[in-house]
This record gives sequence, structure tokens and C-alpha cells, in this order.
Amino acid sequence: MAKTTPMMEQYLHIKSHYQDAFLFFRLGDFYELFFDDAEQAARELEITLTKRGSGDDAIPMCGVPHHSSSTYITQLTSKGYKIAICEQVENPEDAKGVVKREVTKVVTPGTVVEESAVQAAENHFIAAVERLEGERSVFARTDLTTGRTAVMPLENERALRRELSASGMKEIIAAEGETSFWQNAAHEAGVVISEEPELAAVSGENEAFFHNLDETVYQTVAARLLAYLYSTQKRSLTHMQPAVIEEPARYMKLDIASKRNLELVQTMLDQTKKGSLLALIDETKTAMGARLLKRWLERPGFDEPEINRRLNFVEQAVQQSFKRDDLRDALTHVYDLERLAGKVSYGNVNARELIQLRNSLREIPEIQGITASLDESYSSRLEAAFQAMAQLERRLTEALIDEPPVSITDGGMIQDGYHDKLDQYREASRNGKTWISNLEQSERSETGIKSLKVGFNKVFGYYIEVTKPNIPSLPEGRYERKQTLTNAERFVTPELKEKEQLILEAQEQIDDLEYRLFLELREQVALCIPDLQALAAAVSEIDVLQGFAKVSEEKGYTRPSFSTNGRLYLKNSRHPVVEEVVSRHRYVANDIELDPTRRTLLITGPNMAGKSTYMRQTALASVMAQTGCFVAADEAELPLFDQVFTRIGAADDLASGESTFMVEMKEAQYALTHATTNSLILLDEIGRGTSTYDGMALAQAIVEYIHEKIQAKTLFSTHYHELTTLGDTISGIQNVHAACTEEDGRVVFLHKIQDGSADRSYGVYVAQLAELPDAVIERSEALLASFEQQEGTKEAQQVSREEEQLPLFTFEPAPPEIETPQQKTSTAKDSQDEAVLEAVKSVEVLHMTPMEALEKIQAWQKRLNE
Ligand SMILES: Nc1ncnc2c1ncn2[C@@H]1O[C@H](COP(=O)(O)OP(=O)(O)OP(=O)(O)O)[C@@H](O)[C@H]1O
Repeated sequence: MAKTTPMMEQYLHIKSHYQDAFLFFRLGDFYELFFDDAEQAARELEITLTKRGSGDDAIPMCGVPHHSSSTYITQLTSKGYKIAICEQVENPEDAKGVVKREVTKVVTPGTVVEESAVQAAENHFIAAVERLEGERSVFARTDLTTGRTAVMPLENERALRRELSASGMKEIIAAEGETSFWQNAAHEAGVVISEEPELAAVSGENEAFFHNLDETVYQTVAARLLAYLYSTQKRSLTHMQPAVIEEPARYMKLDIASKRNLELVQTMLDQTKKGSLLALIDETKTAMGARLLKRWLERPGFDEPEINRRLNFVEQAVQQSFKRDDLRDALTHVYDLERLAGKVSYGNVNARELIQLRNSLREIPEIQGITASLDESYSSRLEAAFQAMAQLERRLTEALIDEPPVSITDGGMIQDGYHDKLDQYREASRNGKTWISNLEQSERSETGIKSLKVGFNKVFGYYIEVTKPNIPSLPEGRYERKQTLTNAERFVTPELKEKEQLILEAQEQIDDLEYRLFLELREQVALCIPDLQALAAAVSEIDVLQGFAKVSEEKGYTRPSFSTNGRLYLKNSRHPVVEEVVSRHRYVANDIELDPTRRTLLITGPNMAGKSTYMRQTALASVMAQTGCFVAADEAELPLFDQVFTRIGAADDLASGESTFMVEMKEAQYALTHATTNSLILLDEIGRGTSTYDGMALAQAIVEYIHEKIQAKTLFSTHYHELTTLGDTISGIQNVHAACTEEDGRVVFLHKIQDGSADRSYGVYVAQLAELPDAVIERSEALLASFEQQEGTKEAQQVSREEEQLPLFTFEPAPPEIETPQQKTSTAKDSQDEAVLEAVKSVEVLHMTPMEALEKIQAWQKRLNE
């Protein structure tokens, strides 16, 4: 670059402080981007790349209009970029030289608060992490739109990954030089990682934020998070709620795999809400309720009194369905109070939103009344939060008209009678307008011109219009010409000018005063932010719980009780989502009973018979119960589970870059090292990813270990029928199977779980259902028959060999030293065996299909048996 203009120098200076962000540099009505920023933004946003200047000095440039910038900003943050917004901070007319500019805000993926970027029913999380010794860390997570912050200790890296994979997690903040340490975990979770060297100092504004944090590490991680928020938002953040410590012991642990496998908040297939448990039981009426439900489902409780409090409410709301319907109606009118508190703090609310706040507040007494007849404890929480707000509701009612405009600078928001001065200005303006509206009549009678009109236009203001033929009838002197049209002339009179001036001035004063009054009102609301947040929290819980009651009643769920002796009993339990898909009357309900002496179920049965569904429905019952919802069964007694581990299916392995088998073994390792007697473990066909004997051996060793050492409740499905002997030999391991029958050569899945093990697999039959080519099916049937026959022969041989061996232990006379015909055959057999051995050695395993291998093995066996 040959030489830079002063403005470009300013640009380069500012940009040097924001290397990792796009710099949106305000120039008039546009934000402009230069150099590499421009080239990259033009590509990402698909906007035109131009040049500033010409020749060698030309600089790549692109720009977005200021008024529509939020769409572009949202687009960039959703792709993981940061944007530094650089504004003109002095009036260009007052500027000496280049207009002063400053970065007023940095928008990052975790700190966007724009409505276009955050979904109503989704939290938008940003978190800071601080490393402790070993794999331990502490984590502070907030949603800037609501100011709700949770701080939690994490016992290992896996727990961190679990938090990073929580829905809505966008960005993670680490200390200086620490980002590379968390890079992989962040990358895996699709979360942007940023660095923050500073810790926010405690100040009057944020003192309450640290209030609950009694340990230094908690304060440090929260201070780092806050420092990042301040450094990006560059403003005070009065809506940050006191950070709350989430003790892991108060929650059921559900790792990423379990959350996915159980399809709690999204399906495995296409990662959408539709088809998940969340979609099924989301009967919330408010956006804040929807967000809370999702948080609860991802973190079910382990605190029995709290869970029972929720269940008590749900039970009442199930029984009193009329009250529940009234409650639902009232909740429909409640606005997103939680995010509104954030907007107030940001100074982003307009009069319309304050009206929505007012309308919401008006619903609260009704909601509280209904809640009181359902559950006292929830209604008193609501009452306490509302008391402080009642005055605000009155103030908003007095101050604002019912349908104010979106703009807060053009007046038309405040009620008559709210403020004396405003009333006076309005009176003046009204008088002026009345005088003008009477003017037409008086001018007509004075001049005798019937077609005379009084009008208004933006450029010339008020005027008197007279058609050309009538002009001579106008009296001399008083009428001043203003504008000439083809057929008419427009005039003003001194009185009209005077009144116009009065009206305009009054209007300006009205707009200014209304704006000031509105700001005062907003200040008033800002003072109520903590009460508003407490109210929002109470309303969201009530909303989630009434939703639980609605689904529970509609779908015939039952209130669970929690056992103290480790018993798990579900009568006629169903998989809540699958029963919707296959329809209620076709779904086959199943019982399950486990207790400390019968704690492992070995589930066998054909593919497609319903094994996984049975296992999942048991885990889902626990998750739902511990969230505070009724469960899909006729009777439900459950232990409180501290953790649920699942190893079902392989859909989540693909992205990790590890083999299915490796992932499977890692999951098993994790369950084996972290599960306790109070955990629930679901293992679906573990060991299937390796050779039969390896797999079987591992599966058996794993079951034995869990059963004997950990003593967790375990559901274990397997195709290895050999394992079912465990059910006969180890006390507490029970064989069950998914039953099916054969009718006219067709297998009928009964989906009924029965005692005992299954007799066969029907795998080939399922392949037939999946419409594999006939040739393959026929061939596999033939092979299967021959394998089964060989199994039979092998058993027979085993018996005869044992019989042959017997003579070894008896004394026989020494054989004569001549070759017997028997010995001859055995020499021939030896050479046959050797030939087969050679063939086995020379076979090129890597160049064979499994089918070819099977055929070869079959041929060898045949030769060996001849
Ligand atoms: N109790 C039930 N009542 C009615 N239909 C059921 C029931 N359980 C399962 N199904 C149906 O059967 C299908 C297969 O069930 P599931 O996946 O549980 O079989 P599986 O035995 O685990 O099979 P695989 O061994 O191949 O994994 C389900 O998608 C569902 O449509």
C-alpha cells in the first residue's frame, strides 16, 4: 500500500485490536469492511466485493446497510465468527479531521442477543471453564438474554463434554493460553472457543452475581465469564442474576451418548426436535417454560423432595382439569418475561413490549389464584414475586396507551392525564388543529369562494388552496403565495403561519417529553428486574408442570413413587414415543421388575422384536419420573437413579473417527468405572463389533463384572445365546426374551417380554423382511442349515471323542508293532488335516468377502470331517 488516508489509519489502528473479529466500520449509513475482512465477508455473506480508491492504492471493500445489519451479523455469528461494531462516536459536523470512532460492542456466537439470532424456545449459552488438578474443572454458564447463570464443578473431561453438548451451547471462554487445551472438546461439540485473560472485579453492579459463590474457584470462573461479557458488551449488565451453584449430586447424570440414544431432546436420525421425547411432552404455553423444560430434560433431578414437589403439583393439575385449562388460558397471555428483563437492561424495549409486560402482569393474579387451589407452595412463590410488581403494573397502566407505536421517539405512547405538562402541550396542539379545521369554513364565508380548501403537505406545511378562476375574488394583502399548481394557487396567512408554528413546536415538545417519560418508565422497570426474574422463574416452572399434567392425563401416564429398597417395578410400561408412532391400541405394554437380588436382565430375542424399545422405555420412565413428570405405565415404583448409561446402536460413532467397536469398548469402560449400585445401565448387543468368540467373551465378562462388582441395575440385550447360561448359573441374573411365533412360515413379533431365553434368532427372516435379494436369502438359509447340522455333528463328535479318550485311563495290553488298518486311516487323516492347515495358512483374508470366508470354512470342515 503506497499511502494511507487518515481514516484508513484510524481503521487500521482499531482493527489491530480486533484481529479475531470482522470489523464493521461505520461510514454514514453503512458498515464497511476492508482488506481480508472484506474478501472473507463478501464470500460468507454473498455480497459484492468492491474497491476503495484506485490503482495500486485500491483496497478491497464491501459493506452492509446499517438498518439491515442485524441479519448479516446473525449470519456471521451462526457460522462461528465474531463481529466488532465500530461506530461514529461524535457528530460528523463537530468533528475536527476524521470523525471519532470506537468499537461499541463485539458480537460473538455466545453473546448475540438480537431476536433474529436467538430462538424463543431455546437457550443461548456461553460458558467459561477453569482447569483444576487432574481432569477436574469448574464451569460457569450463562444465557445473556436472560442473565441466568449456573456454576458447576465437573469431575472429568467427559462431564465437560456433556456440558458442551447441552442444547444451545455456543461459545466457551478459557483463560489465556488455555484454549488449545479445550480445543478438541469444543470442536467436537461445535462450540466456538475464545480467550479471556482478565477477571471481572467485583463492583456494586455485580456484587449480587457473586453472592452464592463460596469458593475461590467458583468466583474465578464466574469472574472470567463476566469479564468476557463486559469486554464484548461494553456496557453495564444489570440483568445478570446471582450465579447459582449446581451441585452435581442434585442431578441425575446423563452423558451425551445416553441423551442421544434416548432421543430426549432430538432424534438420532436427523437431530430435530420432532420425534423426540421433548416434542411429545412439550405442552408449555410460554417460551420461558419451553426453555426450562428442555433444561430439565437434559438434567433430571436426583433430589427426592424437589422431584416430589413437582409431582405433587402435576398430580393436582391432572385431577383438576378445569382449573388446569384455565391456567393454560391465562399462561397464553404471558410474555417472555425472562428475556424482557434482559432487554430492559440493554435499553432495547419499546412501549409495545412494556404493554406486553403490563398485560402479562395483569394475568398473574389469575394464575396465582388458580395455582393456589392446586398447590400452595408454588402459589406463594408467585405471590412473593408479584407483590413487588403490582405497583409497576399500575404505573404502566396509567402511563401507556393500549396500542403504542413501535418507535419510541415519535410520541403517541403516553396516556392523557399522566403528566400535566404533556397535557398542556397536547391541548395547545389540539387547539391549533381545531382552529385550522375551522379555518376552511371561515375562509369560505369570508371570501365567498366555495371551492376553497385548507390542506397540509410535508414540504410546505399548512396552506389555503384556491383554484385559478377564483383568485381575483381573494382580498388583497392578507394572502401570501406559497406554491403554484396547474389549476390552483396555494397561500398562507400570518395567522395560519402562527398557528402552524405553535402546532409544530407543541408536537416537538410532545415527542421530547414523551420520550423522556418513556425512559423514566423504563428506568422504573429496570429497578424491578430481579423481581421480574423471580416472577419469570416461578411462572416457567408452573408452565412446565401444567404441561406435564396435560400430557400425563391425555396419555394415561401414572405418578411414580420412589422406592427406598432399590425396587424397580413398572406395570404395563410403554415407550412414550414409540406408542404414539405405532398407535396406542397396537402398542404391547410390558412389565419389568428388578430389585437388588434380581438386578440384571439378559434380554434375547429376534431382531426387531422390541428389545431396544423395552430397554429404552425403562430408562425413559426414570428420566421422566426424575424430571417430575408422570410415566408411561399403569404402576411405577422406581429407585432414584444417580446415573443412566446407555450403549445402544452405533449411529453416533461415525463422526468420532474411531471404529464402532472402539467406541463401544470406551463407553463400556466408562460405565464400568463410573457406575454405582444406584445406576441404571443399558447395554444393547455389546461385543457385536468383533469376532464372535471375542465378542461373547467380552460381553460375558462385562455382565459378570457389572453384576458382581458394581451391582447396578442392568438391562443387557444380546444375540449370543450362549450367554443365557449365566441366567441359569448366577443368582440375580434373569433371562427374558422378546417373544415371537411362527405362523404359516412367517415370523410374528409379539413384542411381549417373557421369562426365559429365546430359542433362535430369526436374523435371516428379518433380512428377508428387509428385501435382500432372494439368492442371498436362499444361500444363507442353506448355510444356516449346514452350520446347525455341523453344530450337531460337532456335539456328537465331542461325545464320541470323550468316549475314545476313556481307554487312556485303562490299562490295555501293548499294541502289536504292525500297522493296523485303523492306523493307516489315521495317517491319511493326518495328511488331510495338514492340507487343510496349509490352506488356512495361505488364505488371503484381506481379499475375501465374509461370504467367501464362510464358504471356505465350510469346505475345510467338510474335508476334516471326511
Ligand atoms: N412393545 C411394542 N409394541 C408394539 N410395537 C413395538 C413394541 N416394541 C417395539 N415395537 C416395534 O418394533 C420395532 C423394533 O423394535 P426394537 O428396535 O426395539 O427391536 P430390537 O429387538 O431391539 O431389534 P434389533 O435386535 O434389530 O436391534 C420398533 O421400531 C417398533 O415399531
